[in-house]
Amino acid sequence: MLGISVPASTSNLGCGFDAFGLALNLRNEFLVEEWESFRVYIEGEGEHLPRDENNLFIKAYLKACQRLRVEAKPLKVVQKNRVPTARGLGSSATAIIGGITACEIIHGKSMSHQEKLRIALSLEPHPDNLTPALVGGFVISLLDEDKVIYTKLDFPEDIKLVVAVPDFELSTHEARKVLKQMVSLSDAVGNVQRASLMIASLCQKRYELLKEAVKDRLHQPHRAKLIPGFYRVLERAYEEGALAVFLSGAGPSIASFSTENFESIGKAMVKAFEEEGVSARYLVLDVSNEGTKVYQSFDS
Ligand SMILES: Nc1ncnc2c1ncn2[C@@H]1O[C@H](COP(=O)(O)OP(=O)(O)OP(=O)(O)O)[C@@H](O)[C@H]1O
Ligand SMILES: N[C@@H](CCO)C(=O)O
Repeated sequence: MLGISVPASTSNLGCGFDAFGLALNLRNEFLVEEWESFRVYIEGEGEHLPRDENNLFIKAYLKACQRLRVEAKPLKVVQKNRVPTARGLGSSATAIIGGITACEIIHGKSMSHQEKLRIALSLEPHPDNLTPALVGGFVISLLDEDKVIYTKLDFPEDIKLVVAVPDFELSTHEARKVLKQMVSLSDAVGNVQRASLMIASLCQKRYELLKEAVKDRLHQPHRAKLIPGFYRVLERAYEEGALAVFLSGAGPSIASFSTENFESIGKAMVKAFEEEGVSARYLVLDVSNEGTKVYQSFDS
């Protein structure tokens, strides 16, 4: 079978709303072969996901076939899902980029990153998880009409991400509904200043600046009310030595940057969630510099 491996991602990083994204070394694998009809088998995360053409991987595959003007060949897809769904870790981006890549390989049509992103954006209208899922690493993306302008920066190798994943789903759609369409000049300026500071602190390894840089006024204050214990989790992670703590994507997971104390930070974040009556687990992850990979799989 054809194997497609796509990384999870965390986006926003607090101050970089809809712009910053980091690919992580946690991957969904999609094993694909031509079949008589569309069939999806799911292992691991996302037991509830659709097993037919309504599965997002198949929707992305069909959308790409339509754009390429090729007749879609039905597929059997085995999803080996390691990325928790609807937790702000870019699971939907893995399915979208995976499905588009399947179309490219199955039909022998090569597409540029830009073409793939354009198709992907028709299914998820913000590029900050899609771009790192495709190209890997620390990516800054913006949308200019339907074109994604992006660049990849080196991310410090000594920083790991400790991510607390609560046991409830929050769809990006719901988490965007609580945002304000109009923001004050001082809030907008505050985020521009801090996003710039975050890039500088990461590039210059001025980690003592990250705690200030990560603060955000555009989305986290509104989303905090959807996440029991949000501020308590932040506080506990800082007490254990985290450098910066922020909502992962649209949430509900909360991620932190740190260079040490990974296990104690993770345990403290989980305990803080539990004190609010929410069970949770934590993951210690590195940034993955590799984006989507295609390989020959002998599994099924
Ligand atoms: N691995 C997957 N395979 C197929 N469909 C998926 C997968 N993961 C998510 N989806 C679909 O994407 C929809 C939207 O997911 P959503 O964007 O809310 O969450 P997410 O991608 O897990 O996290 P986020 O985008 O917040 O980082 C889900 O309802 C689900 O149908
Ligand atoms: N930037 C997006 C990430 C979710 O895909 C948001 O915060 O809504």
